[in-house]
Amino acid sequence: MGSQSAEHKIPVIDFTKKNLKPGTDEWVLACKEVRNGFEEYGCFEAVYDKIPVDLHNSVFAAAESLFDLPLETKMQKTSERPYHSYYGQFSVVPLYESLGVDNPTTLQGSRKFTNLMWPAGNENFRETTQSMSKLLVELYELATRMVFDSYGVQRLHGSNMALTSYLLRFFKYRTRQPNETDVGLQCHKDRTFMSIVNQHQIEGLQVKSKDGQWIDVKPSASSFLIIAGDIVGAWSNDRVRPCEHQVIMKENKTRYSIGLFAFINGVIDVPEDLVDEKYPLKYKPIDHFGWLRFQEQRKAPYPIKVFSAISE
Ligand SMILES: O=C(O)CCC(=O)C(=O)O
Ligand SMILES: [Fe+2]
Repeated sequence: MGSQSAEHKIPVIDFTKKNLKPGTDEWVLACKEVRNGFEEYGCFEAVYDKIPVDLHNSVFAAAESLFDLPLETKMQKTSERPYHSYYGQFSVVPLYESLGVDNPTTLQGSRKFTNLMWPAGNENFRETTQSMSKLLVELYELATRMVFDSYGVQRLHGSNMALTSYLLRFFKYRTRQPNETDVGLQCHKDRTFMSIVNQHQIEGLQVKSKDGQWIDVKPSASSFLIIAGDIVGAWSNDRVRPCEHQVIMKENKTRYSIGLFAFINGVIDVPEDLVDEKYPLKYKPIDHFGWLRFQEQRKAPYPIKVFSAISE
């Protein structure tokens, strides 16, 4: 995607290198950069060539056909999982709309969503969604492996993956009318373990630096922003800085993007390796969906820091 601001640069990590295998010098260096990206910016950009440009284009053509469906159809996407339903028609962010596919890497998950949107079926949409999700999950596995490795807890990576479930979210930001805000999506942190975002052609995504500057993330078919959500921040005992980001519609052209959002089905602990004098344990076991449900019930955000705080 490429990113810039006067002083800040989100680390760009080349995942296309042949030698990027655990144990190699390239791997060790990439892990250092990943950790630095997560601790300084809460994100990094992965240059990744395993997702064909044709598939990227098909996914965004599919996104367009999805958002062209009647609002009543799109609003049928509900889920018992918090954070997984149709979102849109908000007065504060009138340009924004989004829809997510639960368990998108599976035939069952991609079919369930597709048949809800197109009762007569839409095999092209289903297949495109599933293929993209599988490749994004491969990238996610690689990126999380690097995060775990960079903290010396690679032994815990497999069990974390086994508890992970995915949501593939499509985003549309329509053009604005005169006098409408250019804020596509307000500044927020993702309530995920980690997320991956890919923008199509039109820029808009911005990341906030530690000193409060906004850094533009440039769209590209071969570059993916790997975002630290609140949960990896807590898991790291506050070493990782969850990424603050927003969408600003500078170009006033319809903008599409996608995100792979990862959630933990169960309770995870801060690894004991990440607790020391400088970083005393700050979290009791973290119940990701418990936290999301709690926020849904109270209809207001509630920091994971408080929800999972160790009682004195
Ligand atoms: O549209 C984008 O580029 C980002 C969307 C986003 O940050 C979110 O939904 O959490
Ligand atoms: Fe986000």
